[in-house]
This record gives sequence, C-alpha cells and structure tokens, in this order.
Amino acid sequence: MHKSSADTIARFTDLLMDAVCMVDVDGRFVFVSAACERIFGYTPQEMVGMRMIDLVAPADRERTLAAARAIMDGQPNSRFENRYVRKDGQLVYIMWSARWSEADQLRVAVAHDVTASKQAERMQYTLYAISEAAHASDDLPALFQRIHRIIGTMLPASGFAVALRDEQGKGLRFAYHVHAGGGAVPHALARWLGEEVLRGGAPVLLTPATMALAPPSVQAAAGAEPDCWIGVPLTTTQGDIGVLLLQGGDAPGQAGYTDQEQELLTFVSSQVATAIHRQQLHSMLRFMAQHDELTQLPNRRLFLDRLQMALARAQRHQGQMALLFIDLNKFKQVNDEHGHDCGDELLREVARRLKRCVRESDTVARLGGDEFVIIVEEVLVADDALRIVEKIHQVLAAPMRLGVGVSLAATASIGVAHYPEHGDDIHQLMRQADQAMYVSKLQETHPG
Ligand SMILES: Nc1nc2c(ncn2[C@@H]2O[C@H](COP(=O)(O)OP(=O)(O)OP(=O)(O)O)[C@@H](O)[C@H]2O)c(=O)[nH]1
Repeated sequence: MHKSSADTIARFTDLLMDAVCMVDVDGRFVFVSAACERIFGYTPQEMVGMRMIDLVAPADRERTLAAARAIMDGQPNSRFENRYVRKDGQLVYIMWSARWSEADQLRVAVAHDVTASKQAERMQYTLYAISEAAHASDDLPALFQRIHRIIGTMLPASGFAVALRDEQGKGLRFAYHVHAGGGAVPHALARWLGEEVLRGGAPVLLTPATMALAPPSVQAAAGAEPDCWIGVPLTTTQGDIGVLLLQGGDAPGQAGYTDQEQELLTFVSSQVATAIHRQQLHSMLRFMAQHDELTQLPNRRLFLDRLQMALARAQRHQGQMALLFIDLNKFKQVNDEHGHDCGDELLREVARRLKRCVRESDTVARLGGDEFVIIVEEVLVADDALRIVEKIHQVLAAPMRLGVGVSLAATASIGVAHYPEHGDDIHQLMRQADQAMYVSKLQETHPG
C-alpha cells in the first residue's frame, strides 16, 4: 500500500471509538490503535510488545487462549467476551471481533468496551437478587447471609458486616459480621466507621490515605488488618436504620476500594435497607402473633407448637418430659387492692422469675390471666420436675417490689404431668397437668 494512504488509514483507525489490535503468532501486540489507551489505560507505545494474555483477567485466561487458538485455526469470532485488567487495576469488559490473517500471520481484532452495559446488567441482577432474597428469607440472619453472598459477587470483600441501630435508636448493634479469616467480633475500627457513617448520614470510603481520620486508638486496634473499608448508611423512608460495612480483600497486592465501588454499594444499599426493614417488620409481626404482650412470654399458640415438638422429640429419643401448669393464688386481690398496673407488674415479675427456674431450652409460656405453663424437656427422673416445683414456690415467696410502697409475695398452685407416665399426646398431658393443678388449688384454698 502507498505510504500516504496507509498513514490515512492509520489516522482513521485512531479516530475509531473501538480499539483495533493486531497480535502475532506468539501472542504479542504488534499494533494497537489510539482507543486502546482509553480502554486499557496503556498508550499504544506501552502496549506494543506486551503479551496479550498478561493483560487478561486471570480467571478468563484459559478460555481466552482457547478462543485465540480457534481463531488461528480459521474460525473467526465476532462475539467473544472477556475481561482485561487496566493499567490502573480496574476490570474492563471487552467484546471482541477477531479473525486470523494467514498471509500476515496476525490476529486482527476489534475491541468494544462493554463495561458500562455489563455493570448496568450486574446492577440490575443485584437489585433483583436482593429483592428476591427479601421474599425468600424466613428471618434476618438468613437475609443477611443472602445479601452477603449477592454483594460478594459484585465487590471483593474479606469482611462483611451489617450494624443496625439498637432499640433506643442510639447505638449500633452488629447484627451480622463475617470475616474470611473466621473472626466474627467487630473490631474497634468497624464500630468507629459504622458510627461515623451513621453520624454523617453519608457513605465513607476508608483507605490507607484517609485512615488518619480515625482516632489513634482505633488505628492501633486495627493493627495489621487490611485498612480499606466502605461504609454506607442503610436508608429507608423511616430514616437510617443502620450501616453496611465492607472490608477490602486481603489478598496480597489487591487494590483498595475506589469511588466507583463506593457508588455501586451506595446504589444497592437502599434496596438492602428496604429488604432488612421489611424483614424486621415481618419478624416483629411474627413475634407479636406468638407472644404475650404483657410478659413477652410465648402465648398459647406458640406453647402448643412447642409442646407438640417437645413431645415428638421425647418420643423419638425414648426420653421423658414434664408439663407444669401454674396458677397464681388470689391474684384477683392484687388487682382489687393495689390496682391493675400493680397486677400487671406482678405478672411480669412472675414471668421473669419462672424463667430463672428452668433451662434456656425449656419453655415458659403464659396461657392468659394468671395462668402459666412450663415445658421441661430432657427430664431424667420424676424428681427433676418436683425440684422445679419447689424452686418455683421459693422464688415466688420472695417479696416483689411493685411500684411505690407495694411489696408482695405470690403463691401458686402447680400441677405436673409426665410423659410417658400420664399420656402420650398433648391433650392427655394438658388435662392431667390441669387436674393436678386443680387438686393443688383445692388443697391450698381448703387445707385439711
Ligand atoms: N392485672 C392484670 N390482671 C389480669 C390480667 N388478665 C387477667 N387478669 C385478672 O386476673 C384475675 C384472675 O382471677 P382468678 O382466676 O379468680 O384468680 P385468683 O384471684 O388468683 O383466684 P384463685 O386462682 O382461685 O386463687 C381476674 O381478676 C382477671 O381480671 C392481666 O393481664 N393483668
């Protein structure tokens, strides 16, 4: 070709938005057009002579080499996609159109940067996945795990945490915190960053350069941890409900977070906040449907479920269990003499004391009025339940301070049913415990 027309073609090639590249049989760039600098971050002078495969994202190298071999075997490809690592460390998504020139022994290819549309696609997928997760999760821990997994596909992170405002709306409570290294306790830096984000109501990108913002004690506590973090507020229509924190990957040489990554996280954070808020409301409604409002103990419905499950467990393991029916004596008098509020406080205190008489795994429930029940699991001998009955009488006998100047002790009538001795279904056991309680009440009210 005449030199001046070759120069003209090269000039036009440089005007193209897509990059034209030529790669020799050894896989080295021998020509790249000007657009390469915009796409890959290297000047044409820097790129010529470099091995194409060295610029490809490691995860995409194997299939890129396979595609290059196929092209060199005479199979042109007009839609091959892979990712390159730019000079600044960012990933770019490229759609290639390439063919092999046998005469020149060169691969001639056009690179079209599809990063923006890939990111939009990814963002849409992420938003969709988060809203799916909100529907599919039964509780908050399950939702946090799903969100962690989804965001992990979008941004690298060695640590991931969700901190929510506590009930009083003042401090932060780490509701979820996972570190790739296995540690789960949020260290001082995460807590400080969370509080900063909440105070400012805006995202914070913490890099080695901005680390000096943290108080010296926090910097010292961070120690050798990688010090690149993004913190974004979780904002709903009700205001900021908490903070989402991401700690940079700790792979050697891994670049810290960028402003773009912070924007990305900020963009999805409102969807995350909505999902969490929705799940919080669900959990609250579920709790209200299953618990007694006054004492916060399980109500009759949850008690019946638990009893059914406890019985099934005992049957499966050939174990024993006990059911206690507890009815306060002369409770009406408390209301009549000291007022309903005082009666309420006594019921709350009785609930607290009953819980102290059994293990965490046992169930203390309020059936209504002054009637409580306890499911005691893994009973070894009948005496176990009797010991608990004794303990209940003791704890109720200690005076309870119920408001100004009122101090009362309570007494109760207690009936016990044992599985398997008194029946093998919940109705038989409940009948037995109720009758035993009634007998005890008669003895209390008509001694002798
Ligand atoms: N303060 C308060 N009182 C309640 C509540 N629910 C039921 N009560 C009252 O509890 C009292 C229960 O009355 P009873 O079943 O006769 O109980 P008691 O006085 O202990 O009678 P005995 O069991 O025979 O000793 C009633 O006066 C109810 O109005 C509540 O949530 N708060």
